[in-house]
Amino acid sequence: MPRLPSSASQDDPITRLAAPPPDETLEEREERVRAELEARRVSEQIDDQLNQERIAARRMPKPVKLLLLGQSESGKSTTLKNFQLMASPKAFRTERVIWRAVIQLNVVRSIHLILNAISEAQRQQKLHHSPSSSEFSNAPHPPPPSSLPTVELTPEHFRLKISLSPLVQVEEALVRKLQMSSGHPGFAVAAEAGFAKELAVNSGSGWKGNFVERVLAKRGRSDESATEDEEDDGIDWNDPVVRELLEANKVRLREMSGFFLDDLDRVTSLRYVPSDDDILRARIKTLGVSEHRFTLKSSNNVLGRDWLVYDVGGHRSLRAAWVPYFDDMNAIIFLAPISCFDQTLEEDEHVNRLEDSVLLWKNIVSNKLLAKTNMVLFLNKCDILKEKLAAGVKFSRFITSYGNRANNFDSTSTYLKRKFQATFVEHSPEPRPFFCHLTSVTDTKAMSHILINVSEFILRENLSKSALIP
Ligand SMILES: Nc1nc2c(ncn2[C@@H]2O[C@H](COP(=O)(O)OP(=O)(O)OP(=O)(O)O)[C@@H](O)[C@H]2O)c(=O)[nH]1
Ligand SMILES: [Mg+2]
Repeated sequence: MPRLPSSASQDDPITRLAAPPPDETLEEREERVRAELEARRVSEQIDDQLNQERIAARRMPKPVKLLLLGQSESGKSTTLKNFQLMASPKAFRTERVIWRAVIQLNVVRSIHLILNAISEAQRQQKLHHSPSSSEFSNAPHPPPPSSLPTVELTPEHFRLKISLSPLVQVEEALVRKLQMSSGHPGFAVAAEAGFAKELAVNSGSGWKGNFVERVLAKRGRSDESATEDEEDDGIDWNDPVVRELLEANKVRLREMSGFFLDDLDRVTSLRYVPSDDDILRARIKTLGVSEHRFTLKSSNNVLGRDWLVYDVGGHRSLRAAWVPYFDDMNAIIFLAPISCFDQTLEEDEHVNRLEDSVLLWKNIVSNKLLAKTNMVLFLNKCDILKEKLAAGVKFSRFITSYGNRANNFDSTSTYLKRKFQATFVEHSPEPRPFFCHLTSVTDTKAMSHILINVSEFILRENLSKSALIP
């Protein structure tokens, strides 16, 4: 067999390595060349494929970026839940088990408030009947402080207090486990009003995954060993004395976020599985900024694209963290809870909540970084506003500029819509369309229509802007 001469330069190590063996036969050479050609063909095919993918990625529409803003408890996280329910109902529902514990923690928080009200009344009663004023002094009993009602606690109330107390330990154990599960304080119990506690979550901590794996597994076991007797605590929070005590402590339990005492038997039963509505009503305060990605689809496929929704904490101390997100958003949904015209901020009891919302709206719409961002306004918690007005709470007592207009939903909501619109038109750096919805974001059915409408508005408005053109 003839041997072929090698032409490889023996000086270059790479050429030396790639060079054919010096004693290569003709057949071996043909085989080698064929293998080299095949390898080149495969490599070129891979390059082509990568190029095509790169071009396709460039043609793919960018995700729509949406920022949810508003004061604390305005309904931002609840709006996010509606988006998640719409985009992926199955995934939303697999998280029911987590919300069950959150709802039960919400119940415990309400119970804390009742216990505190009873304890405070007890303390006042003791003071009132203390030996210094009754046994060793001829002076008459001092009148009770004007803020507290002259109610008589019965043995029933003490029984109630004793039966509720163990729940406080349940709360502590659950929260401790939640904090441990995330490795860092993703969950925190925020002090509120000096005595009651609110569950809070640092959104970036991936709390749901950790919680399911490490906490509920254990809790599930302990639940199974519970008896049906333990289920029914027989809590009558509607007891007139308890209600009077709560009022004296300025606690309006029914209006508070995460109120489940009317459904106590159901939400504390062993086999309780939260409904979509329960999940929407569950309350966890947001501490950080979290990003959520999903694809929205609709029958006409107008919405078939990716969305990135950013949920932020609305507490005053957390608002500085919003700014870094301002220059890159396609739209903002701003939530103003209009039912809270008679409430003050948790962070400053001298500031009316509605007034804070109007000022915040003014700051956002006048911000130059957001001059080209589309704004959607949700005048939220309309269901609660309707209830309050129907119960006779006078809007004009708190919003004096309302004058003697009718104290009904149509009139008050129209008044507020005009007020927010006027602020928007006056303070926007550039003309923009005013897009507003009257919402109750806990109403999932109504919200699915509103969110489709809002999403289509955002896409339409942004199509003319290069950011969203494919
Ligand atoms: N009835 C009623 N409850 C609402 C509505 N919107 C929100 N809520 C409830 O109000 C509470 C607060 O809502 P969230 O969505 O947690 O508020 P947030 O704006 O995310 O608050 P932060 O995380 O503190 O900034 C939750 O318990 C909700 O279920 C509404 O329109 N009607
Ligand atoms: Mg939130």
